[in-house]
Amino acid sequence: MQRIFAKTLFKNKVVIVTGGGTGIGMATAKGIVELSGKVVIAGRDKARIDEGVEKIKTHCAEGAEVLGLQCNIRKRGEVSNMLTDTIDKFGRLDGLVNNGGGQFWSPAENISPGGFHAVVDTNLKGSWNCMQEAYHQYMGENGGKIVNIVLMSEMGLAGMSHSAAAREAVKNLSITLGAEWAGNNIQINCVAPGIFPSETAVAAYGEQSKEIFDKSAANVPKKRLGELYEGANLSEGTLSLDLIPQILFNLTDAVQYTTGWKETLDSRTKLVL
Ligand SMILES: CCC/C=C/C(=O)SCCNC(=O)CCNC(=O)[C@H](O)C(C)(C)COP(=O)([O-])OP(=O)([O-])OC[C@H]1O[C@@H](n2cnc3c(N)ncnc32)[C@H](O)[C@@H]1OP(=O)([O-])[O-]
Ligand SMILES: NC(=O)C1=CN([C@@H]2O[C@H](COP(=O)(O)OP(=O)(O)OC[C@H]3O[C@@H](n4cnc5c(N)ncnc54)[C@H](OP(=O)(O)O)[C@@H]3O)[C@@H](O)[C@H]2O)C=CC1
Repeated sequence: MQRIFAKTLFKNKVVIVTGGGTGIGMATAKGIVELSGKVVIAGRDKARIDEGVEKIKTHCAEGAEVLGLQCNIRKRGEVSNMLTDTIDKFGRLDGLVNNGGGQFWSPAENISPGGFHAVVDTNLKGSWNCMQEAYHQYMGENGGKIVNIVLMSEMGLAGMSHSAAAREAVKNLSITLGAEWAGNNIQINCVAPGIFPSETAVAAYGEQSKEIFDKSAANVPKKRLGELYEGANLSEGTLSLDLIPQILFNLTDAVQYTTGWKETLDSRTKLVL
């Protein structure tokens, strides 16, 4: 795939991608390794993570440095271990992509108390756990870049009330932490993918995926859904997940980001698809 970035963009950089064993996280992790970075992928399912490590190593150039870690981002102890193991292995941490997450589709009135809690716990507290632990174990002293993967839910999202609430909270948290930690040279951004029917995402929704994915294309300005490995051919107006590596290392500092956040996020989300 043609890339607009220098092959060495991430040389000597270490990035954690939660949920990096599948879908968008895997595409992001591959992008980072293809640009010479070292990547840690983490998720709950060890088999998925092991398979993900193999896929990245097979896909990328020989010598790709990938570490797979089992971690449930909802559990603070496991998040703490993920950070410790990363720093033990690579000696540094330059970036964190909070991609691990998700939800189920349901009318609000049918969501059980446990279901609401599970989604908020995963997406909001999971991202918080990773960010605060990254701050304490490395970034507070050394700086770093954080990208939170969210949803296009500014206007609410019918069928995903739990997740929309959690993701909007993540966006707000990103602004606050971006401001609080700007002096520590930490930059925090959010990326809301459009609609990407990754294999695992489609599987997660089962029968409902027809409604969620197949019928959505008609409502997208370009009349199609996102493809994980699209080229980042800016001249043709197409942006891809290369956006995530780009944002990790090339964007403005946190203060500019927080003041210009709304416009920046809106223009990006519209461009993604
Ligand atoms: C525009 C769209 C584009 C967006 C696309 C994407 O994001 S694609 C990304 C797609 N990828 C993903 O989304 C992957 C990640 N997603 C997940 O792992 C799950 O959706 C999770 C976040 C709920 C965690 O699940 P878990 O099993 O680890 O959680 P747990 O065991 O701790 O608590 C379970 C509680 O949740 C309830 N419950 C669970 N499922 C359902 C359901 N289908 N129905 C109803 N309820 C459900 C269950 O009943 C229980 O509540 P109770 O009975 O105790 O009151
Ligand atoms: N696909 C789409 O259209 C869109 C996706 N998104 C978001 O992008 C992210 C990636 O989605 P996508 O790749 O499509 O779907 P996937 O289902 O492939 O990705 C979800 C990933 O998150 C991991 N994960 C889930 N819960 C946890 C947890 N508690 N701890 C650690 N890891 C966890 C999963 O691994 P494991 O199960 O092994 O833990 C999996 O690798 C998600 O946050 C999703 O909600 C946002 C907008 C649109």
